[in-house]
Amino acid sequence: MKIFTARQIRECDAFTIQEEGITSADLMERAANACASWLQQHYSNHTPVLVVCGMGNNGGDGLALTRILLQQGYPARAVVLRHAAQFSPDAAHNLTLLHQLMPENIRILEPGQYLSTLSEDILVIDALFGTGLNRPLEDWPASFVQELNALSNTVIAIDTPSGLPADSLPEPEAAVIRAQYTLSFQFYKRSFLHPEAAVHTGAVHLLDIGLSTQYITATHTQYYTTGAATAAALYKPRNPFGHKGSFGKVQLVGGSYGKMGAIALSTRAALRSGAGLVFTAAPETGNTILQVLNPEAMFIAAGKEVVEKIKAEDKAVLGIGPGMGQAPETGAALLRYIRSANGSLVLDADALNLVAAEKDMLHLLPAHTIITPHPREFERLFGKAPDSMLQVELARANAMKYNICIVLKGHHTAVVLPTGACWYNTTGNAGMATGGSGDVLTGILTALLAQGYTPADAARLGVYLHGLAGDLAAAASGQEALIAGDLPDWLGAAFRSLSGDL
Ligand SMILES: NC(=O)C1=CN([C@@H]2O[C@H](COP(=O)(O)OP(=O)(O)OC[C@H]3O[C@@H](n4cnc5c(N)ncnc54)[C@H](O)[C@@H]3O)[C@@H](O)[C@H]2O)[C@@H](O)CC1
Ligand SMILES: Nc1ncnc2c1ncn2[C@@H]1O[C@H](COP(=O)(O)OP(=O)(O)O)[C@@H](O)[C@H]1O
Ligand SMILES: [K+]
Repeated sequence: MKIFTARQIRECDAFTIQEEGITSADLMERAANACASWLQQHYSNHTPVLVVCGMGNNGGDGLALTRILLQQGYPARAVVLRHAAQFSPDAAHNLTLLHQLMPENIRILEPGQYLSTLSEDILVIDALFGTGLNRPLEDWPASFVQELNALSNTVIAIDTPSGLPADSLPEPEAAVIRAQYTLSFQFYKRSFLHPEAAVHTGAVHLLDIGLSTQYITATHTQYYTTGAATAAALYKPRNPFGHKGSFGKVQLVGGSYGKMGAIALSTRAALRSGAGLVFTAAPETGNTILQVLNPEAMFIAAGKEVVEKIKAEDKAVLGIGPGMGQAPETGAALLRYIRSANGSLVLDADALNLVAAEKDMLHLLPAHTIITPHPREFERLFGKAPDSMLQVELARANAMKYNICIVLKGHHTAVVLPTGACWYNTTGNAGMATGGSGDVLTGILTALLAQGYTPADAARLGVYLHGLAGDLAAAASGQEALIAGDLPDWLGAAFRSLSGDL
């Protein structure tokens, strides 16, 4: 799904209005109805609701919502902050409609006025500012937001938490509503996908308001989310006549004293991701444990106690790094391999730390190599960024510069392609914040490459499946009890969901 900027969302609204021959007030009514339906599904009409409105169109949504909720029997009230000289035309229209219905349920606050104490059972709807915000909040609106944040009431933000920019991240001290839920119209705003904003959005729900598919299809963006539909479109069902030679050869390289488990996890994940043949290349000391853990995989001695040589089996796709350690012999072997490599490749963990120590290696990476750094590994490779969105921008610049795919891991892992396109993943949960989860991802990605997926497709699909396996595992065992070894066991169900078979 495409992610649009605030400006593009405004254009999309305007385009839809023109295309359908409706008024902007009609679209606002649709938006308010979508919010009302969501509320109806989650809160009974005995719930007292206070809708806090601004004077722009976000406030207009709030005023229309108050009217619709009143008509549905909710005890709903609106307060309006007089923060500007005049209302937007649609907000003014909706103020009039609400006034005609229930004038006593509207209160206008003048600058410097605040809400008096609020009973805790009141549901607060934040309709102060939406995507029209053009600078950080200051003065009265800012302190009003801080005051709302100090209350313990549940807050639901309409379209965006007031004060949160759509296309950048707020300063840490900025006045931004902290909501438990955000009902965003049709699209994610890019900021929602970053941890700095998540404390403000709470859980994000996208509400379809029927915006123009023609505009959406025709409008260019470099930012996307990978959800179920994207993943299903990327998935290539297995050829019924295929044999083990048709599904590719995977060779996972890594392991060292005390860290054989990492490469064993990658191996297991590759086996569970459809690879025809899987080899584990590890130090000899790992032979027994690796063979016992994954009897389906073949063992290759890559050195005595550490990885000393990296040599690809015929036509194998390599995934290098999990548990590999950073011994000088290992670094030298990696450099030799990268100099000679020309096919698809995945680099993770210690392979990335070795590259970070010898940055010239970046220039040698074969085109479209997939690297899978977590934010600290990323920093070692490419330097620090002031916030997580600018870190993604740094990833885009480097993916284009080195012609590689960067999988920047996190809650919404960003898959950054050599074109500069960035795909935020939408599966996965905090139960996966446990040692070894990344090693599993390396195995999945390498197996997909070996089966003929392009690096861009393997990265997006693999990250999605990895997160989905995590979500299924967490649904079964809870996030706390989830361990990385559970993830390969849920890959089967994750794959089945791609063909609607779950
Ligand atoms: N355009 C449309 O047709 C639709 C718009 N919708 C709603 O409209 C919203 C956008 O509305 P607007 O563009 O009117 O903008 P907003 O309602 O987000 O905010 C604009 C108002 O805030 C003021 N303002 C902006 N930055 C400020 C700041 N830092 N401090 C104080 N005041 C500030 C502006 O002067 C203006 O009065 C969306 O978020 C969405 O909720 C929806 O109704 C769907 C349809
Ligand atoms: N809070 C979270 N939400 C979603 N995914 C997560 C979360 N925490 C970790 N993950 C995922 O788990 C994996 C962790 O990888 P990594 O940091 O390399 O761990 P390790 O080196 O222990 O394997 C990544 O794919 C990451 O996206
Ligand atoms: K809002």
